[in-house]
Amino acid sequence: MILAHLDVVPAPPEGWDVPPFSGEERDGYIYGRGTLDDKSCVIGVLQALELMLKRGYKPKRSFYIGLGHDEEVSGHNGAMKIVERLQSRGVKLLFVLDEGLAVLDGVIQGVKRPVALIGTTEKGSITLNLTVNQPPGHSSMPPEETSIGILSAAVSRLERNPLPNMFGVGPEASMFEQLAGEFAFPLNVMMANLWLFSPIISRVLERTPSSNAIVRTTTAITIFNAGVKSNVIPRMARATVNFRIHPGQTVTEVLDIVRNTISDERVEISVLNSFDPLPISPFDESNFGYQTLQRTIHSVFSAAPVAPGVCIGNTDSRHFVNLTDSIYRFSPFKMKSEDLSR
Ligand SMILES: CCCCCCCC/C=C\CCCCCCCC(=O)N[C@@H](CCC(N)=O)C(=O)O
Repeated sequence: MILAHLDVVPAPPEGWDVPPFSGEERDGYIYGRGTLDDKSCVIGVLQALELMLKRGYKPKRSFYIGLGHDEEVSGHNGAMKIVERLQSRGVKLLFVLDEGLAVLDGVIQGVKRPVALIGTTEKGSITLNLTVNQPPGHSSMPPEETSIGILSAAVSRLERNPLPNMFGVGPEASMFEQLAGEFAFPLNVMMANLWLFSPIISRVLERTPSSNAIVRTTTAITIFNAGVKSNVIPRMARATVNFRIHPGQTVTEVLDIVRNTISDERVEISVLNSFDPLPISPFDESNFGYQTLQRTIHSVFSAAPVAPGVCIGNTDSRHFVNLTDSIYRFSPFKMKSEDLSR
């Protein structure tokens, strides 16, 4: 089954190099809301299908194409309904291919050639609301601590105390082992001997946001709300924090660590949504899905070595775990490090 999604995230007018609805082509890139996530995959799948139909292609087996319309808000009415329908028909899938990792060009420090990473697992996620309620008042006679001050301190503690570096505990180590030959000396020796060098490598990886995201559960403060007027001390302050959970940890473990880090009973913690990291899909030589994908990548991106990786973002494919044990996340385009923020 091949998945992609039609919905996009909001496009506020500021922060764009070109208007978000222009679809303008500039310097080899098409600019527009959702071009990367995930219209390119939708169009790629539909164009391939059209071409194959025109050429009279007869597939050897049945396959499904699933285009969700609400991936960015968890896929409840898109991907989950598709899964329900397939389950009601008793369908089991050989493998699922969804958006995810890509051909990374210069993104992994020390690797010169572009490498194709197939996401064989996906990080978990937990989103929390942190709320502080304190007596409101007039700014002319402030108390020692306010709801905003207490909440800011809690949020700052979370940022200053990241969750532990888990490198070596999770599947990201397989990625570096498989890519060892792509690094120059002495990194190639270090990557091939992680049992000895993982303490050093893990420290290097945590220095950059994209590689830090694969070695630990990350903490991102995404929404902060309090106050309506400059001379009124508000009763309530609220922040939303999103953690992406490393495959070596669970929702429960992360929640325990967060409670200990905040360690202030005035900060009420409520869970908005959560799920554990996804199971690791097989990537051995006998796995049909992984090998098919690897062959196809080789045929399109000639020399790119292929390795399994951890998808740091979440995808609709996570809803398919009861239909197959083989879920792969790969978007067929090249990404350079400057593209990661696009
Ligand atoms: C050693 C360095 C390795 C660095 C690897 C970084 C490579 C980054 C390449 C691609 C990024 C992955 C993006 C995956 C697709 C994410 C789609 C998405 O945004 N999904 C939403 C879903 C939200 C939801 N409610 O389910 C999300 O994750 O927020």
